[in-house]
Amino acid sequence: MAEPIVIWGAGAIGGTIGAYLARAGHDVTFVDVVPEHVAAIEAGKLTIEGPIDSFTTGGKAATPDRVTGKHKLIILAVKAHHTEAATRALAPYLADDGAVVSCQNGLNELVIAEIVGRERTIGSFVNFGADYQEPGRILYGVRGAVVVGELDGATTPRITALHRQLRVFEPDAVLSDNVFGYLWGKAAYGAILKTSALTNDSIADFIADPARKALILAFVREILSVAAAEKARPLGFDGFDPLPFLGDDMAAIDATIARMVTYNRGSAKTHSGIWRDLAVRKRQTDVAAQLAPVRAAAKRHGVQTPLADTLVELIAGIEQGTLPQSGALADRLAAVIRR
Ligand SMILES: NC(=O)C1=CN([C@@H]2O[C@H](COP(=O)(O)OP(=O)(O)OC[C@H]3O[C@@H](n4cnc5c(N)ncnc54)[C@H](OP(=O)(O)O)[C@@H]3O)[C@@H](O)[C@H]2O)C=CC1
Ligand SMILES: CC(C)(CO)C(=O)C(=O)O
Repeated sequence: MAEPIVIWGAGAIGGTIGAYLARAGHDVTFVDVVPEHVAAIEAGKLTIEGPIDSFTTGGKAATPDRVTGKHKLIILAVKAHHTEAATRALAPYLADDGAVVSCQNGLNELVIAEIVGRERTIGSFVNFGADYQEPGRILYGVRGAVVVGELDGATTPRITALHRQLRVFEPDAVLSDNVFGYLWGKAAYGAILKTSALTNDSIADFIADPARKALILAFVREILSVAAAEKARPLGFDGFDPLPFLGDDMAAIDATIARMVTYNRGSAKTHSGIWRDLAVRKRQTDVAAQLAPVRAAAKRHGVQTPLADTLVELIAGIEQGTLPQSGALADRLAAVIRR
């Protein structure tokens, strides 16, 4: 019998994974701070829509103040700037032999492990695309990589069981002994996604624009230089391959760029979650929080991150309403390369 699962943060990512598990009859409890969304799930009105699937399900759901009991498996799917608060809130409900699984962007596992302990933290990497539309409605825009792994790469009974369970959602889910490799890979690819959010271009259009190539190259390389200093082994997924960016083979770089464009053109989620927070939801993004552990690692190793540093400033300007999202902001970021 599969382990009961708590989904903490039941938006685009948590809501989609949880909906598949609930539909398959797994014991799922959805926890979210949005009361209307929680009410919709409890009422059996959680709808997944879009090109991949279309169904409505529901299940047990609660706001964090209504959670009870001790739980062995909690999937955390909040944005990175909410990781610390959410982990502190869930900690009293995590069983002594339980674990938190971070289905997030960023190196959130490091923050979670600080709070609940490394042995109660499981690594995960997700790259499928989804958008929370309104309470009870989630767009599942594109299938993408789903990976789980113990932080030390071990093959344990709990990770094998979790992998089996996640394949209910994504049949191609991977069990990896290098989950941090995927997370560093996503940090490098994520630099492109974050930069695209300075503009109003779709992800695919941004990556395909020859005028953006130098910036993409420099930013991916900047993140990979921090990964190298950390002795991480970044991995690729969904068209993105970090390896060519480490060399000068332009044909190989162009080939991975072309594959990224093709992958993103096939997505009904045309823009990044960060773009959506800025342009649609008009709220703070998790750009600074996602880049915080990367910049901290860089500092420890004496590696310069001028692009990450400037990107954080530019995104803060958009958040505060002092800078408009525009191609000119990406040009401003690119000017850093020439300094
Ligand atoms: N969406 C996507 O396609 C992808 C997202 N990711 C990553 O997945 C993670 C989740 O993103 P996503 O699902 O898009 O985000 P969403 O905003 O759609 O969902 C997160 C949900 O968690 C809620 N929440 C915030 N704080 C808490 C808390 N303390 N306790 C419980 N719930 C809380 C949010 O409420 P509120 O909105 O009020 O803050 C929201 O409903 C992020 O790290 C993101 O970068 C990774 C790959 C793809
Ligand atoms: C674009 C996507 C879905 C990755 O493909 C993403 O990670 C995001 O929106 O933050």
